[in-house]
Amino acid sequence: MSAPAALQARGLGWATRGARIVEGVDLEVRPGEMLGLIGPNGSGKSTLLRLLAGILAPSAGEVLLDGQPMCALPRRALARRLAFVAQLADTQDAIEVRDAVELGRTPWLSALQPLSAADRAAVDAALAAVGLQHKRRSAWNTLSGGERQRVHIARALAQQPGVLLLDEPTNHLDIHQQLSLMQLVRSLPVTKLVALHDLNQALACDRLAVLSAGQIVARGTPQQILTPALLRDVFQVQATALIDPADGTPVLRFKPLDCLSHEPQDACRPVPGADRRPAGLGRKL
Ligand SMILES: Nc1ncnc2c1ncn2[C@@H]1O[C@H](COP(=O)(O)OP(=O)(O)OP(=O)(O)O)[C@@H](O)[C@H]1O
Repeated sequence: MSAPAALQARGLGWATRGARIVEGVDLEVRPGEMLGLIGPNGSGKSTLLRLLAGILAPSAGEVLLDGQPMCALPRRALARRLAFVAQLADTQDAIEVRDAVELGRTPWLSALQPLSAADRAAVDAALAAVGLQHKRRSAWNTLSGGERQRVHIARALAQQPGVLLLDEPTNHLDIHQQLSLMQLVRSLPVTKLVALHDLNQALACDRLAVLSAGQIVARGTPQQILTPALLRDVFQVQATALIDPADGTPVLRFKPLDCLSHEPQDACRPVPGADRRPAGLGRKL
């Protein structure tokens, strides 16, 4: 018999004031995989992640963690097994970076118990993983948006969870930090569910699930999912896959459909030469 999903949604739904924000979601995150959650603005990605993290109580359906109903797990037991990095999480607390990351150890400590050598090692490793050791004594309010995001991720890593949920983790990061963060997330030996807007980053996930108007409309490998038809229907773009001549990896390029339908228009007209690609390398997905 195959192992249960690390995290599973069954008929999951959430409604508020009569509006169904997430509806009938069936989703499995397999042990060790990196599942990307993609969908347009307002499709319900953050709400679904909050349901799967146990922060929001479902209006319908249930969430299972390693086959066990999440609602039966005490909060502390849940926090030892699952960590969530929210989008735009902020704090007004006067707190230093290292103290913020140490908060990740809370589920592992008993009342008034100081951090052990193992706890401190977990905090050091988490700070090193996001490249912030040199900022460990900096005050939170002196950090840039990207540095704050990395502290949140370090806090989640210090929690040493089996399942990590990340809501648009590359928000605020410069391109180098985006690439190194995604590389870091991919390399973590845990199960990952990551909401992403950048569909080129989504190409690197093991599998993708697509959310549209609160419902999962497709699941599969990036190659199965990121097709011109789906990208047109769900994201209203025309997609073309180009091949990076440096290493042969595919790269997606997009044009908005509303732009195409009104061509030619100055705003949509390509800069001369900018649209050229080496013959034979480009192909529509
Ligand atoms: N507490 C709430 N009360 C009312 N509406 C809400 C609430 N939370 C979310 N919504 C609505 O639910 C929809 C989905 O929001 P959600 O933030 O989950 O989408 P998203 O896919 O993460 O969006 P984005 O990509 O823009 O971050 C939006 O229309 C939002 O306004």
